[in-house]
Amino acid sequence: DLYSNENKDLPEELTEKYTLTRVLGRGACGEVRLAFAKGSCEKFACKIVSKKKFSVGGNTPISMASQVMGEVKILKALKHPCIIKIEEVIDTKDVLYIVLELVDGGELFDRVVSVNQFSEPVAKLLFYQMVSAIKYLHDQNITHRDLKPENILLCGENNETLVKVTDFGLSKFVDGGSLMKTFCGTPTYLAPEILVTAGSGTYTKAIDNWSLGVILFILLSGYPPFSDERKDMDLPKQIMGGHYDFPKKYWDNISEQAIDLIKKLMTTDPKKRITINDAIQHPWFKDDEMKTKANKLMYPQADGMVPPILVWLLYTLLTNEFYCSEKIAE
Ligand SMILES: COc1ccc(CNC(=O)c2ccc3nccnc3c2)cc1
Repeated sequence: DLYSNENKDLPEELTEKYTLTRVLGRGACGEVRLAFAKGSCEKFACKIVSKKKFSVGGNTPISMASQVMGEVKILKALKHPCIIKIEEVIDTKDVLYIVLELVDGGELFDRVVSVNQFSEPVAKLLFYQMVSAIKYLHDQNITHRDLKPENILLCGENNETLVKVTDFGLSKFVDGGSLMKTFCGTPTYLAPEILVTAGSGTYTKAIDNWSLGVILFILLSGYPPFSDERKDMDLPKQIMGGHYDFPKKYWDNISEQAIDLIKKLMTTDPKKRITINDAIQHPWFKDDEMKTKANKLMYPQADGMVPPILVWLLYTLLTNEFYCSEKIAE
């Protein structure tokens, strides 16, 4: 078939279980292909990550592979409704194949482009799920390091849908330290401290919070806070100096609280930047209607459940009732 030749140079371990077909997305360190499980025909996404051949920072390829597998083991253990599930990982000499649950709605990046910007209630519902996912990662002492709309997936075609964060934690292990990856893309979402220290700074969780701020800015306005179109100042300088603003033309009907949260996330000094725990407590999220919707999306099985106390009460009443009627009959 069309793909058989491409499936030829894939490892037997993979092709005996999956048929890989079209490309779904391309990242800096590989591509994502649509995969069908043989037999069940269940759909998956297979991320194909090429490992750098040379060893960086003294870790020989072997140790890198074991590091990668160690990292993957941690990621496989993660369990959160807004964090993508890893089905399995097939590690070969040069390439890593990560079989992931397939997310039908595609990337947030494409959705933002198509809707231009989200209404504030929709942006809040989507962003609250992202913050919940990153809080879960940070609580496990995992830093995502590469948060951007391309790594945020949407489960449904409508905008009020479940969000899945993907592509976390791996970057620092697969391409031999994310330094190269960090400086090969446009730094749109990159925290200033990474640019200020030219990458020699310590990667802390705070870098994720900065990236979340940039994402929220884009969700609400439809355009990025920093851009290389500016003539007077180049992109790194705009980021390091925190030179962004909220022109009335785009921000006039956005709430003060949303803008306040963006400012707290996009604080250039990482020590002064809001933490994820404080972000999830921010007044902008004090919105029961949004929280109810978010919880229904994240924990659908909880919805419509009869509270256990009621089940017990019903059971007791029924068994007593039955018991009594038997006694009366006697
Ligand atoms: C034919 O079935 C399909 C249905 C929906 C889509 C849209 N999804 C995607 O394009 C997509 C992209 C990257 C991903 N990364 C990890 C997990 N899932 C992903 C899904 C792609 C294929």
